Amino acid sequence: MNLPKLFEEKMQTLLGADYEKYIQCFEEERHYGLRVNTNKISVEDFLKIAPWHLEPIPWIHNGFYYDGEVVQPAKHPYYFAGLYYLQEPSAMTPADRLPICPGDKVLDVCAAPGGKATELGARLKGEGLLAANDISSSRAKGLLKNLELFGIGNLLILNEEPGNLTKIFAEYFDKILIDAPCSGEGMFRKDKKMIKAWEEHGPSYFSKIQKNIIMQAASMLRPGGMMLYSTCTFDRSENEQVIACLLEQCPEFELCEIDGYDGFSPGIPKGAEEENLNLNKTVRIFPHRMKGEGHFLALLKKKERGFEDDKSQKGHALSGKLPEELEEFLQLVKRSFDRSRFEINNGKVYYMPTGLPKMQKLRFLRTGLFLGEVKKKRFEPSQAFAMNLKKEEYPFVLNFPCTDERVIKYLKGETLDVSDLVQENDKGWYLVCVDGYSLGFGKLLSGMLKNKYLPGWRWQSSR
Ligand SMILES: C[S@@+](CC[C@H](N)C(=O)[O-])C[C@H]1O[C@@H](n2cnc3c(N)ncnc32)[C@H](O)[C@@H]1O
Repeated sequence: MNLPKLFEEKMQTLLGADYEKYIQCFEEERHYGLRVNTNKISVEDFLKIAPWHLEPIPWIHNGFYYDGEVVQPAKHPYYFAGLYYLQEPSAMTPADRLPICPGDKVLDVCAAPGGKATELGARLKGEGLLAANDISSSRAKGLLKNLELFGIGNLLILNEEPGNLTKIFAEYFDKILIDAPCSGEGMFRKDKKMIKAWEEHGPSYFSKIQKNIIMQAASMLRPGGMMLYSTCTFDRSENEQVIACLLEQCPEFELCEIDGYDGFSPGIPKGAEEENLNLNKTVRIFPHRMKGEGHFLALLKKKERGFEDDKSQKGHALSGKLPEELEEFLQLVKRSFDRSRFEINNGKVYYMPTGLPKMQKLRFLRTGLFLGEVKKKRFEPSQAFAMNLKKEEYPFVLNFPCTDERVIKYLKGETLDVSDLVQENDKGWYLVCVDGYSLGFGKLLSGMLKNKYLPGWRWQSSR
């Protein structure tokens, strides 16, 4: 492996006697990880149906290693059912160590493509709010897809420079994740292109951006709230020094212990000032100490300010009657909907999270769960709604075993002959499932299922 000279010298200083072990890692295979979506399936149940050999990732309760040289979990119907996310093992750590409770208002500031946001959303269990932001509009589209695939409905997907969020969301969130853009030194083994990118934009370029983002995020955290900062790089200027900068400018923040694991290394403070900031509570993941590529994590708490009024603006109640065709569909669904949370724009129906402030002038891709569209006297349920529904919540289900060839045909967008599974006169919207987990909708007539799987999500033969 040809590493930049400057990088090698820096790592020698940082790691001292461990440097040789670190360099040897480049001769070893990378590690592939899969994280179970516990919002859809328990780890125990997933292990009963998983068709590949999986090894537990010891510090992540729902994370597993798989042999990426032999199997392709992205090419399996369970992937399309949103049962898991494929993620480098050390990258699973930040969302895992930010303590999320159902009902929290959570912000992921740099969220695309959603590796961490999908876990944060799963932990909310459908309660509270996940606001997932990314500055890049193309990457934010991928983020939307991944969150909808995971079945997460209590959503706000933003595409903003974080500075534009600070006024609207001042001290609004209970938990914030900043998985900052960085020079990516921890990705060199996994992706050689990162070395070239590092030569163009190195640590000093990113350090300024990171200091800005962390200060902006800090202002959106409520007193008593918690914030986790992470990068996938090793340079101190993007890690400990960013945290030192926050602690110096915002004394209301303090570092917290992160749930430990043998392979974790403590942060690396330099000099008396940094020593005094408890930076050894931050965590470093090095590839020569555990089976993960490399990360930095700092968990922070904003101190309480004593008694506080709840300043979050309550959402404005959206009253009024719902269109009949929507009402008819919702009556089939075994779930209690809060009438005040529906919003309809140009026929598109959304089920909104509660307690959102007014968000004029912000660029966003999605607020709430997109339920579907009211079109000329009919309601068409959406792909996102299908992914959010559990099989037990809808009465008309076509549940195929994974081995039925119609599963792949459905994912490819083909019409299905299901006359063996239904009565001749059965008709209407059916939820298509694989082994009990929803994939999408189809419309039944005379034993044939018209395919309503979202065209942009279809199974590509070349995948
Ligand atoms: C490390 S990646 C995030 C990965 C993501 N958290 C995940 O787990 O899938 C950093 C992201 O920050 C975004 N970004 C870059 N500059 C930004 C900024 N100033 N504000 C917000 N996001 C930014 C990039 O578009 C990129 O998607």
